[in-house]
Amino acid sequence: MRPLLPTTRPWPLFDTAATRRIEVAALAATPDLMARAGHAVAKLALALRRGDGPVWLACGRGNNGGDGRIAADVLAAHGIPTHAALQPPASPPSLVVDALFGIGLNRPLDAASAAVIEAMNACSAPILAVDVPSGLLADTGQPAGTIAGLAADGVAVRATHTLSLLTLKPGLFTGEGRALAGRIWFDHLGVTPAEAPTAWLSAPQALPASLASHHKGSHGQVLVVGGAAGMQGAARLAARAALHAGAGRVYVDLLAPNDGGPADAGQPELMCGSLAECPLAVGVIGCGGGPEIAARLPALLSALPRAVLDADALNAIAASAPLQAAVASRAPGTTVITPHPLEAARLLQITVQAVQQDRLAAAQTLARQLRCTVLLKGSGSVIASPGETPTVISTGGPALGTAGSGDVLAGWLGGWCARHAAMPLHTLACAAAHAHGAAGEVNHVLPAGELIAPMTRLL
Ligand SMILES: NC(=O)C1=CN([C@@H]2O[C@H](COP(=O)(O)OP(=O)(O)OC[C@H]3O[C@@H](n4cnc5c(N)ncnc54)[C@H](OP(=O)(O)O)[C@@H]3O)[C@@H](O)[C@H]2O)[C@@H](O)CC1
Ligand SMILES: Nc1ncnc2c1ncn2[C@@H]1O[C@H](COP(=O)(O)OP(=O)(O)O)[C@@H](O)[C@H]1O
Repeated sequence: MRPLLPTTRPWPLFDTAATRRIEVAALAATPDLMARAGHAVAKLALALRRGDGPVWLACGRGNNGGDGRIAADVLAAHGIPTHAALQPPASPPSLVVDALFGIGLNRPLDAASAAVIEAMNACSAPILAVDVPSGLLADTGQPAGTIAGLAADGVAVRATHTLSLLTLKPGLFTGEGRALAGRIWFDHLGVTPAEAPTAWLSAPQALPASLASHHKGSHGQVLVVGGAAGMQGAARLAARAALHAGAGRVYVDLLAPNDGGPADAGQPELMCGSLAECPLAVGVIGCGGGPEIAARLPALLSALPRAVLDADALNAIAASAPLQAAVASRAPGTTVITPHPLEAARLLQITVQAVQQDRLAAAQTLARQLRCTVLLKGSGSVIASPGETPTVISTGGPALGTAGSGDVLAGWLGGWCARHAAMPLHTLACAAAHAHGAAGEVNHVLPAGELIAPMTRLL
């Protein structure tokens, strides 16, 4: 068994309802599924155990607990001291196996369950979660919360490892799930699902290489419109990213007065331009745009063949029904919006908490409403397009949490849309978000401009 990430292939993700259907179908042919699950847990537990203490298996009353109890028997048969109970053992455990709740968690936690979870988190031993960290909702990647009146809300097991069984669940890869699941392992228990996945987990995507005869005209144009007073840096970061992603020509239309100065003194390849000069460019619109971008949007949305809408363009669209109609009436497959959760909340007119409660649903709703591709950013970015199975991005980390990293993503995506004009926006958005996340998986501070070089190396 190997950890699932980083992955070189996309993985199908199945929500709870789909997993239950798969389980029912599989049980007819494979009645010993739970035994397989328990043995898989025991095998990984043996590898993860640290020291000679007992393995503490906290087993709930459902099938997740059943997996844990079988694992306890297997470990005991191997001579490993085990403690299968809801209270911690008397001596420090060598490993905690969290088998309290899996996909059956269906309501906020009561005080007794929350206490068991807190006791597991208080152990210094590694924690192996069976299927899903207890307290985490498998479909959404959000904690189920606790019943009213309990002080600790959002309590969930902070696993060092999670062994996902039968299927991979979306909630392990987005929202809080990425932080709570630790290193993810997968055992399909010998079952190949027959049904379509709920979502895909992203992998690196090779894009077509240029032909020897290609020239700058073949590589397309990008027009970056943004950079109001004090925020020109955002537009320049996007433009630099578009250039390094391989666009043949990149123009910048700064909204702040530039007095005939260069588009970007530090990047002489970038040119000043406007919609009038490059009406066939891919637009990257809104980075550092301020409120001024609103007045530009009607012309840009009606003219540009492909557009990436970010930041203040999204705030302007959220505040204007005519602009929403203008986005929705663009030709299918020509528009990507790249909201972070707050921008998505404004567009959906809900709270940011409601967006985060179900990121897949939020992205799909926005895609339907605005009839465009949505790249909902954040930990486990989600890409949704009308008629497409959504994708959850498997890369990324907190080093990306710095001003300007979203501008780099928007610009990079614009650059790829220009260079790979024949490719669907959904595919390009997944590929760009995956590459951006991979470049951001570092353990040091990463100013946004410094993301561009590693993204280039990943090409
Ligand atoms: N069957 C098989 O062959 C296979 C099964 N597999 C394994 O089964 C797992 C799914 O098992 P599951 O459906 O029994 O659900 P599970 O997560 O154990 O919890 C259900 C229990 O929790 C309770 N409960 C829920 N919320 C609660 C709360 N807030 N506070 C308190 N209680 C709460 C709920 O109560 P009830 O709603 O019935 O009142 C019920 O008693 C899956 O994740 C995987 O590990 C796989 O290995 C594949 C093979
Ligand atoms: N913890 C994290 N894990 C994965 N990706 C992250 C994380 N924090 C931030 N990001 C990514 O960083 C980028 C931030 O974009 P955004 O919020 O628009 O910033 P800005 O507007 O300052 O450029 C997004 O691509 C987001 O997905």
